[in-house]
Amino acid sequence: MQKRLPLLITTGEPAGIGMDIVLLLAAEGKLHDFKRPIWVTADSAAMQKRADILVTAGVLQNCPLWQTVDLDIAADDFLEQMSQQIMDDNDDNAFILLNTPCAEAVVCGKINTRNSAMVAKQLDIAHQLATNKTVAAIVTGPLQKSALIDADIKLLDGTMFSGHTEFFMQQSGCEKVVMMLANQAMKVALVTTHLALKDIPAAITADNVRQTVQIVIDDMREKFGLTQPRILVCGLNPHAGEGGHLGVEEIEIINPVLREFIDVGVDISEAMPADTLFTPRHLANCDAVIAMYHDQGLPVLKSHGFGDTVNLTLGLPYIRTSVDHGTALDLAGRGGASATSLYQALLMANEMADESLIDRSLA
Ligand SMILES: NC(=O)C1=CN([C@@H]2O[C@H](COP(=O)(O)OP(=O)(O)OC[C@H]3O[C@@H](n4cnc5c(N)ncnc54)[C@H](O)[C@@H]3O)[C@@H](O)[C@H]2O)C=CC1
Ligand SMILES: NCC(=O)COP(=O)(O)O
Repeated sequence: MQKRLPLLITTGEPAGIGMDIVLLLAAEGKLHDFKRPIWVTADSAAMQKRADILVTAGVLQNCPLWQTVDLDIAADDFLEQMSQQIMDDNDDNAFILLNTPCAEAVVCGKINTRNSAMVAKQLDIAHQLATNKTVAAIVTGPLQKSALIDADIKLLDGTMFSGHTEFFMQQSGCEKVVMMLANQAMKVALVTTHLALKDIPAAITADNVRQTVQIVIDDMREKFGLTQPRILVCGLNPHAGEGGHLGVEEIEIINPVLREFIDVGVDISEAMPADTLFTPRHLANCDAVIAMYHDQGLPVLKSHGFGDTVNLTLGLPYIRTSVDHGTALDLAGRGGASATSLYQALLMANEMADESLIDRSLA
């Protein structure tokens, strides 16, 4: 029987709950649900310590088992060594841990920027393994953006580190990708991602809006099987500009681009007032909403299912899903962290990988 490619989880910020939520799913046996190997990047000593803390605290009834592999991803024979080291069909192990060592010992809830290079290293590994199709998909745990910025870790183009979305976009050589968050209630895609509010109007260009809409249409077809997705688009300004009295971006930039799509038969609205777009009447007839910026769309979506939402990146050459929450430093090693978003992110990545052509034999 052919083996299915692994799903790779990056645990992200080691002081946060990334390792906790992996351990929670592992202890409940839920990492076996996907019928694929689960690979996890983390510092092996920190993972063992976190498991011990959670067992002692009674959060985990027993410590799950995993296999640690300590290899240099950059080595020419990395894949060969991996296949030699991984114990075949060993269901006792919940996951394979790819050791990504921290510079210093991890303290739950305490950011240490000397460990931020290890967080970036996890993303590098994930990008490489997804690009060469060693893994079927990347599922990212949360990282603390400010820690990477404080550690002076930059994106490929030399600008400030701002998130996984921008990191994978640049590493993949994509000009544009789209952040989408999805739950049972709605799917929301964003024209802009991690920008200060004052910088948003300048980023609402015709090209940016056009590329966003096109990527959403393409990926709704490819990743969600919707041949004619119904899309509603938020304006930038209150009341979608109130006929130009409260801003002109809708008239000058957004609507002309949307009309290009409407004219060729795409089921998409012109710019709508965001305050009434997210009402049941509109959402009932819509497959995806496009919002102009992060805090226009995401608070509405998260109020309908924080913890059950998946963040995914559209337009990448590989599958990347993520949890909807951050590092929750207050919960690391203490219990109280929910692993449902990680589970949903794994489910979505797994379904997308099942639908795609990238699966191939490991053997
Ligand atoms: N995918 C990612 O890498 C993301 C990273 N972040 C980063 O996380 C850091 C902290 O951000 P915050 O705004 O404080 O958001 P946060 O999501 O870490 O925390 C907000 C609140 O939700 C709670 N919470 C978060 N995840 C939870 C879970 N799984 N179960 C139960 N409760 C949970 C926290 O305890 C806190 O009270 C920031 O640096 C931010 O950039 C934020 C969102 C996504
Ligand atoms: N609100 C989503 C978020 O901040 C996560 O962004 P990214 O790290 O997935 O780009």
